[in-house]
This record gives sequence, structure tokens and C-alpha cells, in this order.
Amino acid sequence: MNDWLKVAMPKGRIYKQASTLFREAGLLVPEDEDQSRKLIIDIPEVKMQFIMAKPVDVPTYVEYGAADIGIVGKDVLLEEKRDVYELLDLGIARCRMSVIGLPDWKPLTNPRVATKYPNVASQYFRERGQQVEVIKLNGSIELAPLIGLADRIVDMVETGKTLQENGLVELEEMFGITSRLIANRVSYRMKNEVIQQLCDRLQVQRNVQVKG
Ligand SMILES: Nc1ncnc2c1ncn2[C@@H]1O[C@H](COP(=O)(O)OP(=O)(O)OP(=O)(O)O)[C@@H](O)[C@H]1O
Ligand SMILES: O=P(O)(O)OC[C@H]1O[C@H](OP(=O)(O)OP(=O)(O)O)[C@H](O)[C@@H]1O
Repeated sequence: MNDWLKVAMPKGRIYKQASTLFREAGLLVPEDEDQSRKLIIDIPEVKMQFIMAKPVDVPTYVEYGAADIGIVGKDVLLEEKRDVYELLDLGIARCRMSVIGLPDWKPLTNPRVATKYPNVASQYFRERGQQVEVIKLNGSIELAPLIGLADRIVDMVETGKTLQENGLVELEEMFGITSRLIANRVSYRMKNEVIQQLCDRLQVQRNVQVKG
């Protein structure tokens, strides 16, 4: 199976958008993941193997060559800093990373900031000369300022519904986030033709969607 292309796909919220983009670009992908609990899906007709990974682990599979290419949010790339090529902005799973707090938030000395992204948050505040204590959480980050664990949080905002329903406000927008196509460095050289073809097809489809 050495000539097959191994693709790490993120399970969960990105999967539907990523698989739709692949299909619209004329590429075969497994059915939506809620149909199956299978983690490795082979498509022999096109010599592709799909690995259904936890989103945050996609760059790890790709860096180590367990997958040749993968799809992952820019947020994860910024946090994990894995040694992979970033080939294409797919323009899907669009959201933003922001600093969030209560509306009556006041600057404190050495405030606590809770986040799923400790490296990104530390760098962001360090670059602005602000000393903060970063606390790593794994989900429901919006709880932290509500129950006094932290003064502010760094988290994703898409529709703003989570903030609104919990009485929080966006204090600073940090970066726009979309999902990216990434590749293992060796695979990119050894399987260049097939990876480049796939990348080109996805790029054409993405451009169609951007214009539409
Ligand atoms: N509210 C959002 N709207 C759009 N995209 C988002 C949003 N939140 C996160 N994302 C993007 O989707 C990716 C995956 O989201 P998330 O980390 O929440 O995983 P998940 O699909 O819920 O699975 P799990 O939490 O089980 O790992 C993130 O890395 C980010 O790029
Ligand atoms: O602006 P909105 O459209 O409300 O989206 C933002 C929410 O989406 C993500 O949470 P997710 O659903 O991944 O939950 P978790 O972080 O608690 O696991 C993010 O961490 C925000 O909480």
C-alpha cells in the first residue's frame, strides 16, 4: 500500500464541511462519519486511505508520516507548531480566535487567562508586554470567567451564540481561523504528483465557493 495516499481527516465538526469540499472537487471520500464508527477507511478505486482522527491530533499523524496529508484548523497549527507543510487554505470551518471576558472586566496585575490554546495565548500576551497566568482547559472554556477561575479566556467565536448565552463579550479579535490542507514533508516529495493534483482540485473548488 506504499503507493496509496493516506489522508488524516478530522472527526467532528470539520468533517462534514471537509468531506463536502472533497466531493464537490470530484474526489471520493467516506460517507459522513455519523454513519460509521470505523477509523480507517480504504477506497481502493482511488488508492486512498482515510484515517479518522481527533482534530487536534491531525498534525501529529502527518508530521510522523502516519498520514501523508491532513485537514486541520489553523488554531491547531498555531498551537502545536508541528513540522509539516501547509499547502492550502480550504476556507472552511471559518471562525476567529478572540480574547473574551465579562462586560465589566477590568485590567488586573498578573490576570489569569483560561484556554485550550496555552501556547498561542502565552505568545499573544507576551508580544504585547502583558504578564498573564495561562490556565489550560479542554472544553467549555466560557465557564472560567463565570465561576471565577480566570479573568479572561482565549477561545473560538463563530456565531457569537455561546458568548451571548453566557453573558460574555469579545474584548479583542486575535486571528481569523479556517481549516488548512497540510502535508508530510517526505510524502510531499515522494508523492508530489498525486498530492499536487488533489491540492489543485481543492483549490479550484474553493475558489468557486469564494466567488459564489
Ligand atoms: N464554533 C466554531 N465554528 C467553526 N469552527 C470551529 C468552531 N470551534 C472550533 N472550530 C474549528 O473546528 C476545529 C475542531 O473543533 P473542536 O476542537 O471543537 O473539535 P470537535 O470537532 O468538537 O471534536 P473534539 O472536541 O472531540 O476534538 C477547531 O480546531 C477549529 O479549527
Ligand atoms: O460562536 P459560537 O458559534 O457559539 O461558537 C463558539 C463555540 O464553539 C466552540 O466550542 P465547542 O462547540 O467546540 O465546545 P467545547 O470547546 O466546549 O468543546 C468554541 O470553543 C466556543 O465555545
